[in-house]
Amino acid sequence: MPNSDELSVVLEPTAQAGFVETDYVKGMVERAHAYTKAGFPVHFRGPSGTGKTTLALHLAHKIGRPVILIHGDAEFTTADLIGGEHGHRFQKVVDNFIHTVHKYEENMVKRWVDNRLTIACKHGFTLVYDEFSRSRPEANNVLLSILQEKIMDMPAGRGKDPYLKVHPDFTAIFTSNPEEYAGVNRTQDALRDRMITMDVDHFDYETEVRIARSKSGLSRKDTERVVKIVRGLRESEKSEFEPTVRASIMIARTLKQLALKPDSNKALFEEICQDILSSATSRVGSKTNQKRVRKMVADLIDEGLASKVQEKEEICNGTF
Ligand SMILES: Nc1ncnc2c1ncn2[C@@H]1O[C@H](COP(=O)(O)OP(=O)(O)OP(=O)(O)O)[C@@H](O)[C@H]1O
Repeated sequence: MPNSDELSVVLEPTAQAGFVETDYVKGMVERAHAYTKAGFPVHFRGPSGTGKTTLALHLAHKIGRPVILIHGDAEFTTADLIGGEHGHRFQKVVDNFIHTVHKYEENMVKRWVDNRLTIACKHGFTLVYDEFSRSRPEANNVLLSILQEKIMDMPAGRGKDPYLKVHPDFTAIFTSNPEEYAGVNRTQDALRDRMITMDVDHFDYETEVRIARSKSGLSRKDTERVVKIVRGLRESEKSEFEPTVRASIMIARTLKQLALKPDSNKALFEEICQDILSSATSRVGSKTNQKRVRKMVADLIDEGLASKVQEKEEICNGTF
């Protein structure tokens, strides 16, 4: 049984509110679940905003064991993952005879404290190691024997046993973004060879619409208008950074918040789209590119409105 310190870092494998499960998402989750049942760690790899973390947490929920979450960090050492010796203690001593005497006693008894990876291995929890490639390969080396031999090498300070046998229910789920260069380390080949990597890309149209709707509460029709603009910009390859589903969610939620219909106030709708899309998809100071993106967004909005007018005319003429 985990102690109270350990329990403080454990998450319940609960379902995520508003999780959207289209055929695409279902297919990914079912395959990933089969890999974990067969005893393999799963790695979701893909650009920002493609739903890797959400998928990882959903898979952890399907597995049903308590969850330990770690976010990769360039500053991590192995000790941050497995644990270390702590326990520098100060004690105030008041002299009963000479009341002005206050003395601090320092107690140097050190106590080993397990960190998240050790807790997951010991109790057979599901480890979700988000953006694991942000941590340095040396820090992650400890994972090699955990994933292969199911044994964890423990430093001397932890006690008599230099090895910890990994609990049979331990499962590991990793995520990484290969496009993120700053602060990312090339995954060690040996580590990558021990996991099943599933490449994740931007969502298909239906999944993106359903996610934006689920996160905003906007009508299907208006959400589609928004998603078409975001996808149009993404597919145009005019932006330096592709807008993600997060942009669709941001615009849809803002419209819902303002109770704004895209065609009832086109000027405001366009300002919102430009705020959310043009700066986030261009490098700072890249004025030429921002201009190109702004023009693209304006054209996509006009196209959407034009198709709406045409749709109305066709309905009136009975040709739709
Ligand atoms: N299946 C889904 N159902 C509902 N919402 C989803 C789903 N997948 C992703 N989302 C939403 O899409 C957004 C991006 O997802 P997520 O954070 O998982 O992406 P990511 O690939 O981990 O991004 P990053 O690499 O930037 O951390 C989030 O707002 C998330 O809630």
